[in-house]
Amino acid sequence: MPKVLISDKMDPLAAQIFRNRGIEVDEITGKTKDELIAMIGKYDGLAIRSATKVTKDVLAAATNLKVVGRAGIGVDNVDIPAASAKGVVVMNTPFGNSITTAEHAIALMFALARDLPEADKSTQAGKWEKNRFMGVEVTNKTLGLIGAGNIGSIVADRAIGLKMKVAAYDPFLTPERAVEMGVEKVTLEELLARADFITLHTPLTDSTRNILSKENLAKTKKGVRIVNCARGGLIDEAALKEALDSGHVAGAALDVFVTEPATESPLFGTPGFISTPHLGASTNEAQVNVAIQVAEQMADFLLSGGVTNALNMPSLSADEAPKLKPYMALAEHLGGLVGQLEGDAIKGVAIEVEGAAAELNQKPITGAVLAGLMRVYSDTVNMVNAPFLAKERGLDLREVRHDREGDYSTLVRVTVTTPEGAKSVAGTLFANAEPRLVEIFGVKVEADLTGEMLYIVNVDAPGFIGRLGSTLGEAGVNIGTFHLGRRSAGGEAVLLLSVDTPVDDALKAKIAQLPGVKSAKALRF
Ligand SMILES: NC(=O)c1ccc[n+]([C@@H]2O[C@H](COP(=O)([O-])OP(=O)(O)OC[C@H]3O[C@@H](n4cnc5c(N)ncnc54)[C@H](O)[C@@H]3O)[C@@H](O)[C@H]2O)c1
Ligand SMILES: O=C(O)[C@H](O)COP(=O)(O)O
Repeated sequence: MPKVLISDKMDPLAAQIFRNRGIEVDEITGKTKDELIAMIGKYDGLAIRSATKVTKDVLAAATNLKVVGRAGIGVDNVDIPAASAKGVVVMNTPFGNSITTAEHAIALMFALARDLPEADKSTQAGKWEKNRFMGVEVTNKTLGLIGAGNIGSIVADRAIGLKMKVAAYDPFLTPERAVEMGVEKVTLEELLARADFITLHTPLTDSTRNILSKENLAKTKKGVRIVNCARGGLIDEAALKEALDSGHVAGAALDVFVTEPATESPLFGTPGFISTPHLGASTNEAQVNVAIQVAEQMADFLLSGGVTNALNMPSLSADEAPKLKPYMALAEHLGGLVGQLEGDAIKGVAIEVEGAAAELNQKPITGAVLAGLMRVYSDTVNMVNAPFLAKERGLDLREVRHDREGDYSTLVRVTVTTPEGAKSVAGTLFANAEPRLVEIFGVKVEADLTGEMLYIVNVDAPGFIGRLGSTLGEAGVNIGTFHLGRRSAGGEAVLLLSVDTPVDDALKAKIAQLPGVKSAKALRF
């Protein structure tokens, strides 16, 4: 039974879903990095929000971990390259808290427009300072939207409902989408110059870090009010403090900070400054949404291999997963076969599908071929890290889908490019379930690829099989299955044997010396 750790505060529905689906779950929150490292080894899944930092060290200690599920959007607390290298799937719930976060941005915009926190404080202190608080309307004002993705577009929709004009800067926003959203697509310079309010909705990347830098803050309209419900680091906090102090920026509301938890900041106490402790996603509705989604997604993956919303692997629906499972076994075997036979000589891989296989999602088949192929180099290779490792090795990858139907109703072919030329193996499924090798380097065979095997290339001649059988028998190696193929009578033949015990180097050398043997290689599947 798979085991999941929920390491951040999450709606109880997440644990309930795991249990209902037969997954053991521990809810242990607030642990230090070292405590997490000490306990992570026994879990197959880790469900988190933004507090748990899934660092390289945590991943190194996570010997059983298969999936990290983020109940939320931002995954900057997960070292995704390290997770990918280790073969751990990282998934998030990209829409579950979008409305809630957009509403928080709008709430903060209103809080800034009317100085609500200060007015509340003063009133509750018994001061009744009616003349101190003079706000601004949002109607007819320009909202500068930096980032027009899921949350940004909801903010735009709400702002338009409030009769604001929305000017959006997002290099990936198409003119058609801008029209659909009812926003004006502008450059960052235009936005800075024109916006009465600015709201940020981008991830933190190299291109967005300090997008509101000292220089860009200076380009904003005097009296601008700024909201950040996206990520700390989008605004230069020291420059913001200066701009608030000088009065150039009339107000700023931050839900997110460069360092979190933000228990101290030069911004605290600055007039016009409002803060919330990363509450963007904190509503009952959003937390129920993300808890249900993350638990269902992780359970699908752990129980059936379905992949939804993964950041380091192609999607594979829970419906597709059972159909693809035998193909992935076939693909992994074909990859394993060429990997073991050609190893370092492989410079490129082409994966072709035809017949029934061509109607399926090809990405998981490709991932499985690469996993089989790269396993020659490490036992820890899987579908997540194989494409990454293949890229690192500079393998040239090609995927081809054929409409034609050949000799088999379904076929997967793997062709590797080597200095000796292209070499190809192909396999099919019997009864839609049983992987079978049907061609190896141009020779037709029909073989299972399973357990310990021996691959022999020899000259087709009478008496060879008897001599081989005797050699194996004398060494106490029992033959399980025996598959033979040849290019022509008396020409080159290939033999694939499954054996009950591994063939050691000494026995392999003995076989290689039998008359007519061109090569002998032990394989393992
Ligand atoms: N405060 C919170 O609690 C909270 C809650 C949810 C999400 N978030 C954060 O909000 C942010 C936005 O989330 P989303 O779901 O809308 O993401 P999204 O991926 O749907 O949208 C991000 C948008 O940013 C745009 N973008 C990327 N680089 C840009 C650049 N250099 N300049 C301008 N735009 C750029 C992208 O094109 C995209 O449209 C994320 O960082 C997420 O982590 C915060
Ligand atoms: O990216 C997100 O989803 C938000 O930052 C929410 O973070 P939280 O789950 O820690 O509230």
